[in-house]
Formats: sequence, structure tokens, C-alpha cells
Amino acid sequence: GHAERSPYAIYDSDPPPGVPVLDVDPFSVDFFADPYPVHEQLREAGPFVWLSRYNIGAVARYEHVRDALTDWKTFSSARGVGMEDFVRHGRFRLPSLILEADPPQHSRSRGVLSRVLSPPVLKGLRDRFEVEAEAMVEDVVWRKRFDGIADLAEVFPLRVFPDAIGMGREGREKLLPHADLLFNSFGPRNELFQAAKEKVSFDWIEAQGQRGNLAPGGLGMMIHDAADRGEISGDEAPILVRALLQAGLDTTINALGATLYCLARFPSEFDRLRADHKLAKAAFEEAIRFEAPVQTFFRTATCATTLGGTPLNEGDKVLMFLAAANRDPRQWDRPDVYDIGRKTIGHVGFGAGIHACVGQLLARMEGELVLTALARRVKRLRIAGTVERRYNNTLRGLASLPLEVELA
Ligand code: HEM
Ligand SMILES: CCOc1cccc(C(=O)O)c1
Repeated sequence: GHAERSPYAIYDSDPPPGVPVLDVDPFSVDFFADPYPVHEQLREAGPFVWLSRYNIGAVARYEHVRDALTDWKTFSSARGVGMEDFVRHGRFRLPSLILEADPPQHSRSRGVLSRVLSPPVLKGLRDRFEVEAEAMVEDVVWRKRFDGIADLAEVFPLRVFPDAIGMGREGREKLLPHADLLFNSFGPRNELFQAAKEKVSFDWIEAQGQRGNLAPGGLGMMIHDAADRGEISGDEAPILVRALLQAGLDTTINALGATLYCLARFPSEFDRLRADHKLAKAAFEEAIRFEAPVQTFFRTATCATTLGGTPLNEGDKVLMFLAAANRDPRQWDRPDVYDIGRKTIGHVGFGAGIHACVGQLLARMEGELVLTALARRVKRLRIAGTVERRYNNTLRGLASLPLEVELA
């Protein structure tokens, strides 16, 4: 029935026959406070479930999340990866030429960004990132008490990423409110979205990708160079720069925050990292599986098809619970244990298939360098106060993580 329909629902369709109906709200603050019991309900209810609050189908088991992620022809990104369907509802912003595109458009954009974010390019950034990581950890650990989010997880990406892009000095403080708005916009137009919308004037982020606002030699200018070589058109370049600015900061901040949160909650894992610094990358990757900074994305069916054995019609939106898939006991043993020795290959915290995160190598380098610097200087990491959650329709992360450290 519609009794529990959300005021922010934009669909009215009924569930396909025989599909389990849940009236959970996966975009509510209560849910975000502790999503795991609901993730379990969603996985156990069936391979495909119906969310009556929003009249949308969803998949939470690993197998079917991967089915939707990897079959891009059937489950399209071009009608938006959020709740709104670009064909039926219009669009919140100028669509991304990579995230919200299907081949062949997607292929050209992907070719350019994967080269811009490739190993040889990252190698050129590594020394500077390493110096910054060590300096920042040095600055903060001698205080013994600090906030893992405000003093570490937010500081490092903001120090290195806008410079790597070649962004001007002005306005960098606007990057996070813009990302917060964008990630909220993938969910319903609820209070989280409305509050975020108040904070930004929309055209600012669009302007940052213009050639005139970018330093020579930066990742942003490399995208304009690709346009000069005819790989993409001149007016596509600024939108691809926007993609990096919107996708590349809030995600790594929340991933670093998630890793600190895990290492502080599970000291045995911090001890393992202390004993072997080469586990820094594994600690970061396992935190992305375990906490999933990017929780969900949508796809739109391009034709009559089935998912999880359920028939779907062209135009049906499907919600993919990446975070629930990453803890599906059908795929992972001891899924709710943070284990930095685990084989994380195949986790969907970076997505999967043709849209799998194009920035994952950069993200991993940031995680590795910060966690290595920390493991060198700190013997013990302890939570020393109230942990506060930051709420967003798509991103999972903390607003505050009070820490107390014992120096090595
Ligand atoms: C730990 C940090 C990060 C996480 C958890 C993350 C997560 C994701 C996920 C789940 C997707 C798939 C989207 C989909 O399937 O619709 C994705 C795609 C993407 N990510 Fe990341 N990301 C991270 C860091 C970054 C960074 C640092 C950059 C850029 C420098 C970036 C740029 C992108 C772009 C442009 C896409 C779209 C790729 C495509 O559609 O082909 N991400 N990311
Ligand atoms: C992390 C998912 O990837 C994203 C996120 C935000 C924006 C874009 C873009 O392409 O504009 C991509």
C-alpha cells in the first residue's frame, strides 16, 4: 500500500508480483546511523526486493549487485545514477560525461581520465604526496589528542588534491559543500538534499574546469590537452575536470576516516599494520569494503529484462546497495569482521565493470601514504570521545573522530 510512501517518492509503480516488499527508508538519518540490520533484512528478504517508501526495486546481495554493475547495456547509467530518471524528471546538473554516460560517449571520456589518473602520472605525484603525508602526521600526533577527521582525513586530501588538479587558490573551501550536495542529489530530494542546496551557488563548480582556472602541468590541464589532441571536444574538457573535483575529494576523505575509525576500533588490526607497514594499502582497501564510503548507486533498465529472477520493464530504476553486497555472507566469510589480511578482491566499494572507479589508484596512493606515515609514528590509537556521524544520501562517513595516540 501507499501508507508509508515517502513525501520524497517520485515513482508510483507497484511491485512486480511475488517480490518481497519492505517499508524501510534507506535515505533516512535513522538508517544511516546503523544501516547493517536493514542491509541484512534486504539481503535475506530475497534476491530482488521492493522499497515501498519510494516504489523502487533494489538488490543487496553481492551476486545481483554485480549483475547490475557489470551489465551496462541492460542497466544504464545514462539516465542518471541517482533516484531521478533523466528521461522522465529532467536533470539536477549538466550530466557527467563519464559517470552518467554509456558507451560510446563513456568510452572516450574513460580513455582520457584513465590516462590522466594512470600509474606513470601518479608516480609523478607520489613524492609530493609522501612529503605532505609525513608532515601532516608529524604536525598532529605530538598533540596526543586530535580529531581523526578534522585534523587528518580532511586535511590531507585538501592539501594535495586541488594542487594535483591545478586548481586556483580561491574557493577551495567550496569543494566539500559542492560534493556534499552532489552526493545528496543521487538520493531523494529530502531534508539532507535541501540543506545542502542552500549552501552552494551552483555555477561555481562548473567554472573551475575552465582552462583559464587551471595551472599548467596539472591533471585538469591534461584533460584540456587531450581535447587539443582531438580525443574529446573542447567543451567536454571542463565537465571532465568537474568530474574529478566532485568525485575525488569527499570520497577519499571518507575512506581515510573509515580506515582510522576501523584501526581505532580494532587495535589488533592496528598492531598488524605496525608490525608490517606494507599492510597500509590492505588496511585502506578493507575499510572501503567494510564501511563502503560510497553506499549506493542506481541504474535504469533499458529494456524488459530480469534481475534476481524478477521481471523488469524498460525505464525501471534499480537501487544497488554496494555496502550490503560488501558484507554478504554468500560472498565473504566473517563479513562483519575488519580483517586487514583478507583477500578483498572483487569488493564493490569502488563499483565494478566499465564504470568502476577511475580514480581508485590515486585513492589507494593517498590511503597508503597517510597510513604508512601514521604506522611509523604511532604505537597505539584509541577513541577518546564521542564519535559523530556525518549524514549524506550516498556517502557514509564521520563528522568527528576524537583520537588519543601513544607515540612509537
Ligand atoms: C576511496 C575513494 C573512492 C571511492 C570509495 C570511490 C567510489 C566510486 C564508485 C563506487 C564508483 C562507481 C560509480 C558507478 O558505478 O556508477 C566510482 C566511479 C568514479 N570515480 Fe571514484 N571513488 C573514490 C575515489 C575517487 C577519486 C580519487 C577520483 C578522481 C580523482 C574518482 C573519480 C571517479 C569517477 C570520475 C567515476 C566515474 C567512472 C565511470 O563512470 O567510468 N573517484 N567511484
Ligand atoms: C564516486 C562516483 O563518481 C562520481 C562522483 C561524483 C561526480 C562524478 C562525475 O563524473 O561528475 C563521478
